[in-house]
Parts: sequence; structure tokens; C-alpha cells
Amino acid sequence: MGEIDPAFIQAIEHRPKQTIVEAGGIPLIDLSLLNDPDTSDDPRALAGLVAQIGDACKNWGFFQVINHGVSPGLLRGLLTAGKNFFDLPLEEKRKVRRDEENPLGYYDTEHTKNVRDWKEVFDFMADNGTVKPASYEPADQEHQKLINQWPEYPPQLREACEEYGRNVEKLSYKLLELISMSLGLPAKRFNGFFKEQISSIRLNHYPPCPTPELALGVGRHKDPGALTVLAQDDVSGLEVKRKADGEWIRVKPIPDSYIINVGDIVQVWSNDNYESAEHRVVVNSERERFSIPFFFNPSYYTIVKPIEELINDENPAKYKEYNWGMFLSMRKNGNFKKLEVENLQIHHFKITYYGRFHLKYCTYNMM
Ligand SMILES: O=C(O)CCC(=O)C(=O)O
Ligand SMILES: [Fe+2]
Repeated sequence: MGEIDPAFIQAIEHRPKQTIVEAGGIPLIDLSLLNDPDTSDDPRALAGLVAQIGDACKNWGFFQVINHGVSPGLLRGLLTAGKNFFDLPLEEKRKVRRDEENPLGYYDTEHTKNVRDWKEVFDFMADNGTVKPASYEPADQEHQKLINQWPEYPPQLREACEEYGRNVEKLSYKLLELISMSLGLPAKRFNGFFKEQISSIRLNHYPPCPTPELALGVGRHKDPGALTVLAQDDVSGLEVKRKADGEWIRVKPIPDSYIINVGDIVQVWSNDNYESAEHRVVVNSERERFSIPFFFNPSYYTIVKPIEELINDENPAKYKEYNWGMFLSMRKNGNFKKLEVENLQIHHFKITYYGRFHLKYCTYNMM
């Protein structure tokens, strides 16, 4: 393959730069405190950790964690099983292809902002059998059960996925609690929103690309959920847009670490105290890359709005409330096919205040 399908080609302003900026990257946070019985109930040590998390969420929206308590063997096992799956012939992988009926399974033609991504993926739900709205039409009240589909080969994939999901979910709750505390809220302030969570896990495979200067593994985007807990192999590619100057910064792979980013929902809950940062994935012509994001998502019926304790007359709500399940269905629709319009974003719910009489303005009406 010398030339690539024009569907993959990014507009000039979105193509990756050939110089990599890695220095002064995203904060690195050691979570060993949480797993050490001697220090886990030391309030001063915990306050220090909470402050680090708060600073990282405010200044970057991204951070890396080490000593997080998830056994490295689980990730290695899943990376191997995932590689064995992606190595199968396309006809075999397509036996578990995602389609209009089932949004889970294998997929190789995803688009981000209308440009095709240089990748193939395998998606599954952390909790099998949860429900979500059947369509993105607000008037449609039908629901759909989300059922994982598993390939016959490799036979280890299912168990590796399920075991990994259970463990990363525990880490996600710990991070959510630290984030809640960092906003001055009780640790479990957000937990109730996750009773019937629709968290999903994705195995990403980015094959080598003959023209990495023209395409992206994943185009620039913000994650729509609450938190993303991402594992990557030793091939770099993830780039985060630095808030301070808009520069794209490459995230250096650190063995056995996770990369955490706050998603749009935490941005809204925090009333813009924290920001969901834009990121993208750059590919290369030599080495394939694997990554595994865990998208920690609340129950589909969650009404997302700034948390009451964080708003007051001086600092009023910056977002109009929206229905999370509907938001996600509408967003996913834009990933399936090339649409002419921008897909749904939280800025469509942003309230702009004019003058001291607080006249409100919001561009989108969902409910
Ligand atoms: O592969 C990566 O490093 C990140 C992938 C990503 O941002 C996503 O799937 O939302
Ligand atoms: Fe992402």
C-alpha cells in the first residue's frame, strides 16, 4: 500500500507535525498510598495526593498513574490475546462485526470528525447486558440491551477482557473518588451516577501506516464520558493538546502505568473547574501500536449538569443539563458515517451570560 484512501487524509491544519514534543509532559502521580495499609488512612498523605490530582485535572485534564494496584499480568495477557485476535484474517474478525443492531465487537471504519481513523477496534461493555436508548431520536423511548459478542478465536480473549474490566473498574472508582475530593466534595459524591454504568472497553490496534504524515490513528477529539483509564504498549502515539499554549504533546509510554483523562462529564459536573482535553493518536510507518481505553461512563439515564454544591450566584451553572444516554447515541451516530455537520459536543449546552442581568443563551435544545 503506497497510497492511502482519501477518506483517511486529514485537512492540512490537522496533520501531525514531524517534530515530537515530549518534554514537560503530563503529570505523573504515584498511587501507592492507596494500596498500602500503613498510609492509606493517613489524612495528610491523602490530602497531598488529592491536591496533586486536582492540579493535574485543572492544568492538563490528563495525568499518568503508577503503583495503581492493577496487576501488570492482566494487561499483558489482554494485549497478547488482543494481538492474536487482530492477527486473524479479516473474514474471521468480521464474524463479530459491530453493525446497526449491535454497537459492540469488531470495527475497522470508524470516523472522528468525518475523517477515517487509521485503526481497527474491538469493543465490549464492562457490565454485560446494560441498556441504553435504542436510537438518537429524543422522542424514541425504546431501549436496547447491550450484549457483548465474543470471537471463537482466540479462546482466551473473553476471560482476559472480563478479568481486566473488573480490575480497571475498581481503579476507576478510586480515581473518581479522588477527583470528587479534589473538588471539595465527599469522596462518593459521584458514585450514585454509576449504578447501571455503561462503561465500555476498547482494544485499539493501529497498524503501520505508509503515509503517517497525512493520517491519524484517532483524529482530535475529547472523550464524552466521565473518565478514561488508558493502557498503551511501548510504542508512543498519543498526543495531548496542552492547555497552556495549544501545543500537541506526545505522552511517553511508561511501563505498567495508566493514562487518565477527565472526560466531558467531569468538565460539566465541575462547572469548568476541570477541562476535558483534546487528544489524538499519531501513527508511524514501522511499528503497529496497541492501546486499551476503559471509558468510565455513568448510567445512560443520568442527567448531566454542574454539581449544586459548586454553583452559586457569583458562579452560576455554565451548562444547561443534558441526558447522557441521548448525548452518547447522537455522538456515536457521527462516528458511524460521514456527516456534514459537527457531531454533538458539550459546548452546545454551554450557557453564556450577558451583563449583570444574567441573560442566558444556549445553542442546543435536547430535552
Ligand atoms: O490510543 C490511544 O492512545 C488513545 C485512544 C483514544 O483517545 C480513544 O480511543 O478515545
Ligand atoms: Fe480518546
